[in-house]
Amino acid sequence: MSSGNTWDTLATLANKIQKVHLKDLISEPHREQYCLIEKNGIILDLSRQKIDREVLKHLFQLSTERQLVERIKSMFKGEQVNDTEKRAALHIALRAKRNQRIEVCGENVMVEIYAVLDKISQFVCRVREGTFRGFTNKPIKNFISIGIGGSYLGPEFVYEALRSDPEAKKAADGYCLRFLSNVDPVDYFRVIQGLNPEETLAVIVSKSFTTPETMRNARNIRQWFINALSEDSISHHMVAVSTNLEAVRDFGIDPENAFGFWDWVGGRYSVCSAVGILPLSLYFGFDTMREFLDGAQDMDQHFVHTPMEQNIPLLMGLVGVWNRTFLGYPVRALLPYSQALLRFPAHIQQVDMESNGKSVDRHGSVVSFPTGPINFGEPGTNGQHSFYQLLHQGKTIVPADFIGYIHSHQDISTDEISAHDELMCNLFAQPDALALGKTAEECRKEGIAEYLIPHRTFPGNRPSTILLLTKLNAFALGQLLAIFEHRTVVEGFLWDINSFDQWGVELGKVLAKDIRQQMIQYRKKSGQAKIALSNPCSEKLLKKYLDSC
Ligand SMILES: O=P(O)(O)OC[C@H]1O[C@](O)(CO)[C@@H](O)[C@@H]1O
Repeated sequence: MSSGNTWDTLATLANKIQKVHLKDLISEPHREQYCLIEKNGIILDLSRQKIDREVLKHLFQLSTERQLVERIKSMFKGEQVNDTEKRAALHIALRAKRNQRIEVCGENVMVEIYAVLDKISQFVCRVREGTFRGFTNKPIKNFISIGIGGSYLGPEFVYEALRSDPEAKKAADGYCLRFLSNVDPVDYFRVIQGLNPEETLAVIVSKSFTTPETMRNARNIRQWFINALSEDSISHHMVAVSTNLEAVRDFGIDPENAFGFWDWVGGRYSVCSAVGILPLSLYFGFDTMREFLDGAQDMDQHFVHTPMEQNIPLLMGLVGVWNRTFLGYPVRALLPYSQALLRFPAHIQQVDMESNGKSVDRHGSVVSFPTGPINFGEPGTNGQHSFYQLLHQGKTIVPADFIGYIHSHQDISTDEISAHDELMCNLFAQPDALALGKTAEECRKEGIAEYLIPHRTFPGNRPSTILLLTKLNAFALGQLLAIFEHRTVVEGFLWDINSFDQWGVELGKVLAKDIRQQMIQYRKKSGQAKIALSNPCSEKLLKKYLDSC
């Protein structure tokens, strides 16, 4: 990639800007002209990032040299952007309009996408109207979504985000949705607690339909139905979402009750496929989920058509690369000031870290600069009473993304300001506290005792972004999801890594499979089989476990 000069210039600018405190950057006249973007009902405030016009100009230059816009367009066109798996990455097609034409290898994928969406909407109607019933003819009221990773985190985050939205809540009245992900039996027992199998439908969600955790949980739930009902009850109580429809059939699921998707949808980018839309529509109704898809599509259109200077996900991606690679910040925090978004950080953690946690570029060469950061987060204000101490005074600078809403799902106005206002005071305070800090001089003016001054000083100079949205409904949630998916993709394209594969999860899976085999032998032979692992400490630990239980 021929961006040596720009890269070097950015490195020089990074050194220069690190000598300027954020409080001085923030007071730059007219900073809002390029740091405050208002588009599609969303305000993006980058004024507390360690950027200036010069930095942005060179980040745009780097994007041009790295053909960022062309690569985004090639992703949207269904070209093979996932080089190692020789696939497209077409999650944007999942939310495109029926009349759009998007091709993979000459086939218009919109036809298949809408065939599945129509099948979901009809099935959801049958379940919710009570024409699809349980084995004992009882209407279905409870749904268990069984899946892990991308087949779980996205749907769960959407469920949590919408279950207090007045409109979505109305549609979900009388239903219950739970998620079974961990192979830990404790998760299974918690999920089935209090559920009547006669009124329960399980959705097995697995792209591969081979993931051991999911298949084990699916077998356990199948047995739960068989024990409570009958061997013949499964077609009334289990459906599946997968790309591996043969394995779904072999499991005993009626092909009529199988909902497909495609290898060009990455697991962590799959919430807009049947992976999310089936279980969430069963719970919220199909119309709510269509609005969610429309919101994601709205942001897709913004992303692909808006110039760089006004493009929300693209700017966030540029700032992400700037913070990680040029300023060297290894971690970033995602801090939604919205309890409904409590599982959003966990979802974005997978989207981002499974996508960009890579050390080689897409051609297989080791990259010489830092790539994907560690992502973590919690809703504010809870985080403030937990890890914000480190954000404000710790040795590691953690750029933070704050998310807030103008209107809340619910509010209480018994005080001078409402409970939502109370929450938002915190959202507006924290970014400034992080950026501006508090000097020893300011502490002294407040009369703080001299021995406490070092403890009560805040260095400030800690960057953050604010995203302010109007309200958290299904449409806006789709927009939010797409912003963060595209941010990750922008960063991956600029680093020239493949954000769509995940080979790094393989090795542990292979070792677990080997240990499983050895465990079976050991148990069968009542502890007389040999345990052979790669090293004596691992062998000893496993033997200790096996001999103690
Ligand atoms: O949907 P599947 O095939 O069960 O996979 C679940 C998850 O496992 C992973 O492959 C990682 O282990 C994820 O990428 C994926 O979302």
